[in-house]
Amino acid sequence: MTAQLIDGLALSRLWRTRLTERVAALRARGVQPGLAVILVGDDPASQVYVRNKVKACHEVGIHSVLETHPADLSEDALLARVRALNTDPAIHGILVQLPLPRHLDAHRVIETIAPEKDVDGFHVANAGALMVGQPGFWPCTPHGCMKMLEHIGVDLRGKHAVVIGRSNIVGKPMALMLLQANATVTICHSATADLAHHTRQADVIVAAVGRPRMLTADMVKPGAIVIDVGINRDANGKLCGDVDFDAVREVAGWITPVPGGVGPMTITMLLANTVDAAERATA
Ligand SMILES: Nc1nc(=O)c2c([nH]1)NC[C@@H]1CN(c3ccc(C(=O)N[C@@H](CCC(=O)O)C(=O)O)cc3)C=[N+]21
Repeated sequence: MTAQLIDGLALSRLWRTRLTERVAALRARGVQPGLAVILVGDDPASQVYVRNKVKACHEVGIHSVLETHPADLSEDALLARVRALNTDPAIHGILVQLPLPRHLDAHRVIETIAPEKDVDGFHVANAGALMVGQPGFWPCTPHGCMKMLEHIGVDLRGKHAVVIGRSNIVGKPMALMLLQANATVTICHSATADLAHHTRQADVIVAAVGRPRMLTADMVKPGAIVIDVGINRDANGKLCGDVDFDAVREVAGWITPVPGGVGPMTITMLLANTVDAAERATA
């Protein structure tokens, strides 16, 4: 039996159609949602990502402002830009593209963003809100993964979910979201002894490691749901996830592809957070 595909592009199209309608409703009462994207430096991968985000905004009618700064921008200058956007009424969401050049303290920059404009959901106030189940912005990548799980109609209550990776932007918030959906959650990471022992018990596996094709077929229980957060280049320069897709799809029940899986859903959740922010700011 071959796994069914969870198509992040198709689900994104569905979501973006609905978001376009919400943007139209906002515009009908004189509000255009606005997203500011700040890019520091000239990392080519970041430039591609940022351009894709701006393009996606345009697609649903969100006004976007792309600010690019030289790699040697001072932290004070960057913080001043963030503070100016915090009080700019045309801007409802602020995203500072990561990673930042080494001389800039990403924590300090993120904590300077007004939490109600932090559409990445990285500010401690939003991380704390997720932790205690209060309303706030959820980080886009794990949020997109949850929407994919919802879409296939799986009831997570009592299911065993294994998250591989413990980053603040994916692994940790992913585990909290799965917990909130009543799954039993295990977080595995680089110091986990016998990773396969854990993954083989899992009804749901979320791989967010950043190592090409590290989740192999022997690590997956037949019928499991496999969500691949990885965006890697393999030795041949080919885009691939953290999951050995060709082999795992023969074992899993459901699987997300790379590309066309979690990536597009991440951008879609960014659009959703920006529309939410505009609705909340003007309610
Ligand atoms: N402040 C901040 N917020 C972010 O959300 C953020 C960030 N910084 N820094 C970088 C990562 C990476 N990220 C991706 C989003 C979409 C795709 C995506 O759509 N990927 C396509 C393929 C794109 C390709 O061809 O490379 C896909 O999976 O189908 C990938 C990566 C957001 N990030």
